[in-house]
Amino acid sequence: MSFPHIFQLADRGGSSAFRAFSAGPRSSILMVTPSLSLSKLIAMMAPAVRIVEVGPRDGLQNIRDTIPTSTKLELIQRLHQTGLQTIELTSVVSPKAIPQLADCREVLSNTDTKALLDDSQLRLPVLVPNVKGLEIAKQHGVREIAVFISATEGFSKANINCTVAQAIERSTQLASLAKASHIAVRGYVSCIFADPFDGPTPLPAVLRCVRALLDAGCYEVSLGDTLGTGSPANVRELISYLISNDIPVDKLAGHFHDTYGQAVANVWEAFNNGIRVFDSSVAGLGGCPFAPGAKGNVASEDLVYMFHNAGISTGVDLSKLVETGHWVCKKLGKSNSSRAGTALATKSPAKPKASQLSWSLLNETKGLQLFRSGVNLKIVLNRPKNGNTLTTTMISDLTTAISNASADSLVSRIVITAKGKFFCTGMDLGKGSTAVGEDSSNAQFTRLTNLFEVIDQCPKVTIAAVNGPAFGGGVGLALVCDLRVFTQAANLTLSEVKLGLCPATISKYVIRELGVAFAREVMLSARVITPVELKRLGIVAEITANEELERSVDSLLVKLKAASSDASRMSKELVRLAWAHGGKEKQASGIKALFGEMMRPDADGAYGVREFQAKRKVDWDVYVERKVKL
Ligand SMILES: CC(C)(COP(=O)([O-])OP(=O)([O-])OC[C@H]1O[C@@H](n2cnc3c(N)ncnc32)[C@H](O)[C@@H]1OP(=O)([O-])[O-])[C@@H](O)C(=O)NCCC(=O)NCCSC(=O)C[C@@](C)(O)CC(=O)[O-]
Repeated sequence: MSFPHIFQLADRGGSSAFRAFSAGPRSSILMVTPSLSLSKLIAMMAPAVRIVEVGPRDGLQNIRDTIPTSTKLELIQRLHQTGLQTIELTSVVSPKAIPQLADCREVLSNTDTKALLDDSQLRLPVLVPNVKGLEIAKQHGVREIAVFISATEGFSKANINCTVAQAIERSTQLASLAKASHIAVRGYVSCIFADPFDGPTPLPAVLRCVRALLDAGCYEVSLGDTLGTGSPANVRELISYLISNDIPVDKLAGHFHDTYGQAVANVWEAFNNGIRVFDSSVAGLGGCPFAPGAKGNVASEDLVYMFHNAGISTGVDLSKLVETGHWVCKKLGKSNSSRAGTALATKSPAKPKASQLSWSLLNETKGLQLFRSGVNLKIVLNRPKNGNTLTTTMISDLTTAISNASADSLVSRIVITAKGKFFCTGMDLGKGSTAVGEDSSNAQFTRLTNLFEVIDQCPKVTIAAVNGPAFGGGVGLALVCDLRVFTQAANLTLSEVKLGLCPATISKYVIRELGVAFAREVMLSARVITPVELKRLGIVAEITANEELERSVDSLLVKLKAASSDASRMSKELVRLAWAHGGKEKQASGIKALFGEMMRPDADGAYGVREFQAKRKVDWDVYVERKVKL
């Protein structure tokens, strides 16, 4: 293991200092400046502990009620959004053996799952029991599989109907086939402390399995206390035994169940004995069919809470994880087995929190509402019954609102959002609309071109807060803005070709934002582009829960107070110059002019640099309001 990962408060000559030492067995001690707060330090560090989230597989496989595939897919996405980098997606097993995971192919072929599978930063193992499972995993682009054996004969027979020796042989064959296809292999050894049929597990039985899996090419072996009978003394004894028998501790992971309430203590003990990878499941989902009443896996929330409190980073956002645990329990109709999750959810309920900004209604027209909060303007498309389609009146009102705001020195940012199920379903195609037909073609072209141009040329920061699906011109509206926040329900469809039309006026912005090849693909296929895809491409700044959009946009607006409105305008201009005149004289002269502008003694830069030197933070919203009033 590398480099300083763990921080402890140490008393040094009466003052508090942070002691940092390596996560690995070869500990080294570093002193870290006491002026940094512990939480800042943790946030800055690469995770010291890797959490392998097994909820979507181990957690769900023992639940009797049918779980809709959509719930599993959303669970995976939510877990990913917490920052978890390793998530066991599913298991490619016989539907007869594990009916709950019979939809594994659907899970793996889903577009959003595929987007995750394509991300080389993530580890997304899929459990496979045999060659057929491996083939299916391969067909779906899986880059990592997990193989499993039991340390004990009784459980091996009952679980996979073979002896331990046969299971080792099977796993070795699977690992060799997987590695030949450049697929990574993780190993599980179950029943490390006890077997429901055979009783306590002898230490050499575990050693035999761990060694066999490592010899087979597993990059890591997870030690599974399947029944949850072990306690810290057993953990210490087993790890010491394995290490003394030449098993490298950095090849081991811990997988503890909570039947006897020992799981968190076991993880801590394993950590103190050198293990840095732990399997867990959100809300403590899971169980063991051979241990009636057995609790599930140790809850991910409990681990993250424990590690973060000890100053050990996991890379996971605890509050998002707690929300996910709360959400999945509600979906499954189960109580939450995470103690930290339950406590934290009670402290800050998952219900939408109040917006941080207070907005007052400025104006209302037939299809638009205008709100204001300080230097922020919010434009709400308000024809939800018609999918917020762009009628002639709406286009005209929207163009006017943006033009006015562009000229208003008291406006720094403009949010465009909508009411109802859809963000905007594009050009008005309704009966009696003037959209299609030769006579109106020129007028409609001019209207649409003006609208998008006015937004694109707007000197203020524009933010699309996309509340739901957008089609055609609605996609243009989202993509012409500077920044985008999407709900999980939002998506984009360039549906024009289905109607015999093409995304003409919006193409300028669609292609600029999406890139040529991707834009072509989505224009020609008219398929739904999911928020996860857009986030991965850097097109969406944030994806929020559906009910959290307003709050997230408010938070973003508050964060943007740290950016000068004038400097933002100049930055937008730099991007525009690069896009329109990259490498040409116009770009070079534009950059020169902007440089001169930012260095003027009356420019925001002069004030910002002075405040920086005085070690004061600037609230640029206050600055704008003060400057305009002067
Ligand atoms: C959105 C779904 C999937 C909802 O499908 P749904 O959930 O089944 O609901 P719905 O179809 O009942 O829609 C709800 C209401 O919204 C209306 N509606 C919805 N969209 C429009 C529209 N564009 N124009 C006029 N009305 C629209 C729709 O007619 C209906 O009104 P109701 O019948 O209840 O009175 C479906 O209605 C649909 O497929 N709509 C068409 C979406 C579309 O393809 N938009 C692209 C328009 S072309 C365009 O924008 C061209 C442009 C601007 O890109 C050209 C350029 O760039 O230059």
